[in-house]
Amino acid sequence: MTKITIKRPDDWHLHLRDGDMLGETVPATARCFKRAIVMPNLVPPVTTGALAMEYRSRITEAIPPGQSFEPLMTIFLTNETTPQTIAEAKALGVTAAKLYPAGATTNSDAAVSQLDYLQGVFEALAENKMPLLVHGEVTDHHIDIFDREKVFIESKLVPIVDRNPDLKVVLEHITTKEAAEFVLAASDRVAATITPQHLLLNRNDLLVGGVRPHNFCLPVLKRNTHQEALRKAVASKTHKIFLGTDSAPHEKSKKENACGCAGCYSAWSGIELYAQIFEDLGILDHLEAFASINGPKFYDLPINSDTITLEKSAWQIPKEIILPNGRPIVPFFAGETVAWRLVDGSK
Ligand SMILES: NC(=O)N[C@@H](CC(=O)O)C(=O)O
Ligand SMILES: [Zn+2]
Ligand SMILES: [Zn+2]
Repeated sequence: MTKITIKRPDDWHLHLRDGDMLGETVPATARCFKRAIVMPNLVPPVTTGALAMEYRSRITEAIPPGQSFEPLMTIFLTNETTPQTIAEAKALGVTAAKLYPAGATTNSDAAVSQLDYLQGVFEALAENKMPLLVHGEVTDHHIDIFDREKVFIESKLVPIVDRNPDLKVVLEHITTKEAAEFVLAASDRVAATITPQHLLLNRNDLLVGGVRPHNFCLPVLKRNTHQEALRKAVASKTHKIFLGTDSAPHEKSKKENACGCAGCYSAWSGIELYAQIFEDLGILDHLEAFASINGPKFYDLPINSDTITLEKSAWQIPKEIILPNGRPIVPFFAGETVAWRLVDGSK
């Protein structure tokens, strides 16, 4: 196959950041995706419906003329979130709520320290038909970073899912065999997103021959047996796993640093990399379901009516992109050749 046309995809896990950076991230996403679930981990975090709607307007101002893009907003759960916070957010048009264990990842210090505090909030989410989106890692100092997702699933996620039979849950950016097994075995109200980097890479790509800061993201890349399990889960053509790039830009100086930030900026190559992975797995016929159908079905949203077209034609991801503030950022897979090119993108 040398050309593929699919319904326009959506990105179900994305970081756009704020301020100047929106001038870079919004066009990069809108070139391909119609909608995106926008993560709330700004500084300070987006904790209420009112803040989410203000953030939404800043995003929509950055949409290039002639393109259509719909940000789907989320709020960040803290120890202060109440059932009323949820009802108000729903009334203002917020789509979902995000659970970060405190300290788990970029800008998550304000997050939840005791998940038990949130039982009333989980009930309010279920009542308001808002999915709970989860960064699934424990943060206990004594738990090894490579085990943090697995331990979170056993000790935190299973009880939340069991205690809240009407709550929809997305385990985001899954990285382990255990996560894939958990999601595939759970009921249809549990789903997962998966990033290009966790399908393409394993921890050797982070650590062999020198530390590769641009492959560092959280949850951290795991050993190759986990990468294989994730590829197998996607290749099973399950409807429970859908596209979420987790494109998460950090300036070059913050990645190439003695304490480098976690996150891969993949917005300029996301759909193309997924196409390449799906071709390698022999499942290009599943790309449309993964990218454009399984997500809206889970979120009870319409499937986009327009399409995008990808062509088999190699191109090179730029080594650097200059941000609106004049500083460089190194995109994910910088300098690498990608086999698929988006030829008919956003309208
Ligand atoms: N994935 C990452 O490594 N980083 C994300 C946060 C997150 O999704 O955990 C970021 O905001 O930079
Ligand atoms: Zn995360
Ligand atoms: Zn993320």
